[in-house]
Amino acid sequence: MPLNCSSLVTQFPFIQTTRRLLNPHHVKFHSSSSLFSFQHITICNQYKNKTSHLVSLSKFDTNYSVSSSIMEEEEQHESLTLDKSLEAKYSKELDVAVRAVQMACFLCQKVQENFISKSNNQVHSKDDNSPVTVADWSVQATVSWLLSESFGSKNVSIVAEEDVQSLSKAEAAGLLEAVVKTVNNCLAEAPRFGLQGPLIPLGTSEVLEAISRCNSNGGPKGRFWALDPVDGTLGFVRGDQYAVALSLIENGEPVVGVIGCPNYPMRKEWLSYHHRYHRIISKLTPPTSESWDKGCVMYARRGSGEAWIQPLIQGNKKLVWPNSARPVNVSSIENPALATFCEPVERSNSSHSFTAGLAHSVGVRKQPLRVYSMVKYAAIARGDAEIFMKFARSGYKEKIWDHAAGAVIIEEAGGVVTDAGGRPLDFSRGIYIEGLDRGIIACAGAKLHEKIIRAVDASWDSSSL
Ligand SMILES: Nc1ncnc2c1ncn2[C@@H]1O[C@H](COP(=O)(O)O)[C@@H](OP(=O)(O)O)[C@H]1O
Ligand SMILES: [Mg+2]
Repeated sequence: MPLNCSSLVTQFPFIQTTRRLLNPHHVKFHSSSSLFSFQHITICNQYKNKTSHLVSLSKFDTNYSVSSSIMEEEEQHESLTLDKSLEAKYSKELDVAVRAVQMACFLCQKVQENFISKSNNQVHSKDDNSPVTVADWSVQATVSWLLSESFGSKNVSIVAEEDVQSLSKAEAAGLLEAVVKTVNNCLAEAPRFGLQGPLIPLGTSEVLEAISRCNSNGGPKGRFWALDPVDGTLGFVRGDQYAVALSLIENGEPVVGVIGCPNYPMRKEWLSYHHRYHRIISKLTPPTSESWDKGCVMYARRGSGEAWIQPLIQGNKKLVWPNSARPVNVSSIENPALATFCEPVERSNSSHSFTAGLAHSVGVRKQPLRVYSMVKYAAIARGDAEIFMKFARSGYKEKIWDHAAGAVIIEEAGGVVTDAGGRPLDFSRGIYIEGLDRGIIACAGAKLHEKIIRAVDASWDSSSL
């Protein structure tokens, strides 16, 4: 949540030692702090209505040992250069990622329409019994192919949810054929999204190659992409909320996050409506050419202090960057009685009874907003909800692709994302978020976050988790 200079100085005493700080009126601080650790502070220079990034202080602990020093006024020129280089650093990655996610959403919408209109058997089970569809493999192949084409396959390393084993079996020939067709139909539209498609349609082996190329195991060094081709597959097959999530992780830290939410309603109250009702309403009041009723991509670049939303492109329109993008900010609500908390729909994915107890104990009065997928992160970033909590059963290991994109977007929108011990999520240890303390908590602001963390500590021992 943006803080003014004086409240930041009160909260973070070390700031006082840097007396040559920029004029407070020209300085805006974004802080994502927790009781126990601070993950990121971005200092921006607000001048002539333009916010330019000066410096990021990341990962410092309660002893206030900062990892990089604060810029001084006389160094402004230099710091603006830093801003430019930071902006330049991930701009191509962000641009390609947003376009690829727009395409992936277009693909998913087509497949989901098909699911809704035909009640045929298109849902398959993975070894862990979780559902997977043509869309999961097709998005993975499409995004993998687009990233490799844009950056060169040697430079692209991807961690993603799906593998090709079940798709390569003899009995899956029909499914594989459907995936190849879906991928080619989507890639044929690439120029509309400002990307280049293949000169001739991809063959089966190329599609399988693109899927299986996503075999990186992540880790603490270098760059890799984390992709969840269809997050919330259950929501997807039910015609409800789902997301396409892509993030670039560098040296263990997500630096770019993009979430495509094809069914995200522009009116926040529709998030809690049943999806069938929403579909009827959409038919009764179709969007005008100037507005969109649902479907967006949210994105952010680490350290920019900004997160953005743009609509999905409609019909046969072309994506013209930045495609009516506008900034999003977390909600300013700090009073739990006014706050909305969101959580997974499936009680098998998070304990509804434990979160209900936490919500009650901190004074949250509203009913929980139960939404599939990383759309919950989007809801916090956009200010449509204030708290997200997830407490999986003991033994379940959270995967990086389910959280990385959402974490960077919420943090840049001004919010806080940590585990239930108040520590930043660790994306540097492979495909799982290792060392996660009990659960995940994302909040619009530090005050709400601290209250929830305290409530977890107070009630954990008596819980059955
Ligand atoms: N037993 C479990 N506990 C917690 N999370 C689980 C789970 N089984 C699956 N998930 C994760 O929860 C995600 C769905 O999130 P949500 O419950 O918030 O809608 C799934 O993403 P996929 O649908 O991409 O597999 C999966 O990664
Ligand atoms: Mg997922």
